Amino acid sequence: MIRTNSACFMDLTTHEGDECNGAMTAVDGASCEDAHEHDHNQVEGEEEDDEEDEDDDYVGQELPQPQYRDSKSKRSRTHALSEDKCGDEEDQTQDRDKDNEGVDMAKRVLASVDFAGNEDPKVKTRPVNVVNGVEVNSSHAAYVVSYSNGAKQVLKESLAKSPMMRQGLHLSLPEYAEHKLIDHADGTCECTTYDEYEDNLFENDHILPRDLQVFLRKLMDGEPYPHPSRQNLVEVMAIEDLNHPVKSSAEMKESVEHGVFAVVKIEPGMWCQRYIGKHCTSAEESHCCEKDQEHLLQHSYTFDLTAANEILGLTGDEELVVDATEVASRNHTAYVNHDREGNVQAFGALVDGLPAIFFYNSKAVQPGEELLVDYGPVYWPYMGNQRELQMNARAAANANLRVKQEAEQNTHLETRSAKGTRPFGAASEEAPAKTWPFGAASEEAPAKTWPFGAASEEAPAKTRPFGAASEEAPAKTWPFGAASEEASAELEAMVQAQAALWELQKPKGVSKPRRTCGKYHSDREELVKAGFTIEKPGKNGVSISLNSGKRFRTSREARAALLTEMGQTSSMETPQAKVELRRTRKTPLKVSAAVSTEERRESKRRKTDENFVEDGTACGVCHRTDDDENNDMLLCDGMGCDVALHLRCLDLPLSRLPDGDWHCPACEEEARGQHMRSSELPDTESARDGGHHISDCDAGLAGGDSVPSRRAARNTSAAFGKDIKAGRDALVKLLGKIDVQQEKSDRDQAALAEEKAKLARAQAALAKEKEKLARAQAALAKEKEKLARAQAALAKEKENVTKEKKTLFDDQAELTRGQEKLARGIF
Ligand SMILES: C[S@@+](CC[C@H](N)C(=O)[O-])C[C@H]1O[C@@H](n2cnc3c(N)ncnc32)[C@H](O)[C@@H]1O
Repeated sequence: MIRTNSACFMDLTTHEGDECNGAMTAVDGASCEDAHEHDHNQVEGEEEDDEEDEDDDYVGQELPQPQYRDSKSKRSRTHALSEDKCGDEEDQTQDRDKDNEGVDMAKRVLASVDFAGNEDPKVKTRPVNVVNGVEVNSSHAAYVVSYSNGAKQVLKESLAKSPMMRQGLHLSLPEYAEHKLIDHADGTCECTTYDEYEDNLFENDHILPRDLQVFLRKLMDGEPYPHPSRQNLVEVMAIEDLNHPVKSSAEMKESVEHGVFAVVKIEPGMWCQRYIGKHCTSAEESHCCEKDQEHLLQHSYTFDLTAANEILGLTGDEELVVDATEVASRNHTAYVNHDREGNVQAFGALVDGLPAIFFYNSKAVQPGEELLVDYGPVYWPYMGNQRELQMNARAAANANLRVKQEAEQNTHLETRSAKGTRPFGAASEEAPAKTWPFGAASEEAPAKTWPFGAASEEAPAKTRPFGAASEEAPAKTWPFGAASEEASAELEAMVQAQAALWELQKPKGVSKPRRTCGKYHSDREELVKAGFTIEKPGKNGVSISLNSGKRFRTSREARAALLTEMGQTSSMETPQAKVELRRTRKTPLKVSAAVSTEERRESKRRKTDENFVEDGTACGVCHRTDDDENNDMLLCDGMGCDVALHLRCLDLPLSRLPDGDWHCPACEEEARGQHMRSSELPDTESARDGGHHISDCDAGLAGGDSVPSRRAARNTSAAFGKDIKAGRDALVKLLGKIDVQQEKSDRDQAALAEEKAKLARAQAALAKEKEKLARAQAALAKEKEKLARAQAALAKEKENVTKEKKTLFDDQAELTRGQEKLARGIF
């Protein structure tokens, strides 16, 4: 059996007796950087003891290395330790009688290991990947290290009686103190090893890259191994190249051979995997190999736990091996082929006090390059017919890579011609996950990679806190989920309403010449469209009002609104449509202070006496003739005008007679018109035609014929009052319409506000989610910190216990030596 060039054995024990505070302890000189100082100090402190312990069983002994085991061999090596071990066994028996500490510790260690995994039927049926026709455990992290019953028994017994066990399984033996770590500037550290066999084959220095140290440190800090990020650095592939050493024999050309190849560039120490298989004894090993005898004549997947066996004092059939013959019990490491100058090394380690083998890449490996390990000196001789094949596997592997690349190129070309080109280089269809360097999501459970739960297919919207985008993707413009169709319509309506409101509020009709204000059309359709109600066709046109019931404070307001409304509706004007609105125009009451009240009363009496003796003057609004102190009849002072109105029937009612002249609204209007005309017409014209009303009045007075008779006055007054009422109604309606518009606008504003509120709520929810996430992260960090503290405390505790035990052990040894001396003295 050839030894591998793996040179270190490490204690990864996280249980009782872990001397270096949970850190890796160098046995064969290898240690992690962090542990180095500690170990170093400790070692220095122990130097005195070392000298005294020169007769220790293990001092100066070569540390056995892990190695592949020949399936057909039945080794019966006699270890250098065997003689000393006998003496030890006597001591152990005595110790056991006196102190069951070692047994207890062994029990504790064993209890902490899940041996049940061995019997678990799930272990056998756990899912495996078929990679190029070979089954490989789907997840390295999910493997179960199993132990045969024989292995369990052997371990129990040996751990209980082992002096190492009583020392707490710590393996930082003083005899290895000379193998110290040397830190290099390039981040590697170096330690001396015991590669004394195969002089020319191995270096004396063993490089442990810092990455590997970190990995081991993590391992000991309780992280699951292998480190998840290392899982997809390699893949198992079938060997195609017939020149590859594994294909060199006639039998093997026929067989399906595999190797492990790098997927990406792997820096030294980046890839580290435990060699997985069933832990069994050499005696049991033979049973493991009965299945495919043909194949197993050429192959052995059994790894010898040489170092652990020696430490545990196991020999012959009791020797422990890791048997990966069962396909389902393997991981990738079982497919690593052999090369003397391999880029992979193996090291033995104690994990939780139990032996294990790890592979790691000691050299950089390029993508596509094969990972190769030296199987050790014993393996090939026992494989007999394959002796000559062990050389140059790596060169052949590269040839294999070329073949594979060519094959891939061809496939790619075929695919391209079949499917058309993929412009940016598609992931290979066969193994797209392999290009993903951080571990491919399993097909069964891709959601597991999403830390917050996968969106269920039935309810994808649930993953979008603010509503899913519609298929058409309107959401693209709306960052918080697409507006529903109704919402869009609402929004649209809102925009339109807003526009309408602006339109409505825009001053209108101002551009119309003022002189057209009193003339309106009677185009029924236009009017109705504009919201007018045509109340009654009149002699001079029609009376119109607006549909809303809005009231106006003054007739001026009403008129203004009406005019505006009419102006908005149409500019059509026809003589027939002219409404006698002249009288509806309310002119402000003009009160002249020039005439006293007394004179006014006198004038009134005179007029009454002269013109209205018979049946009194009727009010133009209420048509009543009676008046009293509180509701005097007001007579127009306009020339020839007989309009009378009660003080309270005025648009703006008065409580007393105004001072000075009072003109009825018609005279006021007439006077204004007169004024307008006189300013527009030439002086002569103005003088001749100016103010028909005035002329009429004058004529009436001059002719002695009372033209503005009481009837005329009554009619005029009635028309005046009626028109005002109609105007009022119309304007009330107009304002109602405006109110409706205003309400709509209000509604739209409210909808807008609601949308804004929704947005704000969504933002708040988002902020809340973020806060929650931050809290969760903080809690996680806290937990981790707590865990780290607990681990540190535990490690310290262990260290203390270990020290105490060591002291005890030293004391006992001292005592024993004393007793021996005493005995020697006695005898
Ligand atoms: C641990 S297995 C390696 C994986 C193996 N190629 C397979 O496909 O299962 C070890 C066996 O692989 C073959 N092998 C590995 N390296 C070899 C080499 N350099 N020369 C010839 N055979 C080799 C031998 O048959 C050996 O017993």
